[in-house]
Amino acid sequence: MSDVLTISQVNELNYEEFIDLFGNVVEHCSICAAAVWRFRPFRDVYHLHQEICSFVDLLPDTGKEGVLRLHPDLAGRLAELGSLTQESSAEQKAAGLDTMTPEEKQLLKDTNAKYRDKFGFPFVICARQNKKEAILKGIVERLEHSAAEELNIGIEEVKKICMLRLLNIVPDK
Ligand SMILES: NC(=O)N[C@H]1NC(=O)NC1=O
Repeated sequence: MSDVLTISQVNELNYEEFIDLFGNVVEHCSICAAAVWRFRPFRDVYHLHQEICSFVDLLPDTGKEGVLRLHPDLAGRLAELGSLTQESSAEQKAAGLDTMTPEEKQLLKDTNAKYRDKFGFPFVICARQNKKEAILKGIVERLEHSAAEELNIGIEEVKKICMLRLLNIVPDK
């Protein structure tokens, strides 16, 4: 089977195939794909996205924090070790995070650590919609927010990341 599917092909997948394909549209949260399986047939890729978003929105705050915690730091330890998921690695490259100067890298590392200390979960942003400059500016600004605001913003970013990952698998022709 090709990596790119139509929504009709998606609707014909069995559960295992569905999880294989969509298990990481929310980073390390295959429960999101497992949860929306019951809503087939999907009208289109946006319907599939909407069901995933509704599932995430219904999670208690502890669950939402968990979703954020399963995301790797941008340009963090996992990136240095080459241990990112394929999706995350491509997204971080798209933002130019693999071409940061040593100073930019250190700034992002320090700010990521401050962010995690303050909120108890990592800074999450849709890297494909932001270049490294916007990410560095964004994290400094978002450090000023409350934990409740950051939980909401982080989850909205997870939904954007999810939409782009879904469109990679089911392009909107
Ligand atoms: N921390 C963080 O934002 N990570 C993510 N962002 C993104 O676009 N892909 C990720 O893995």
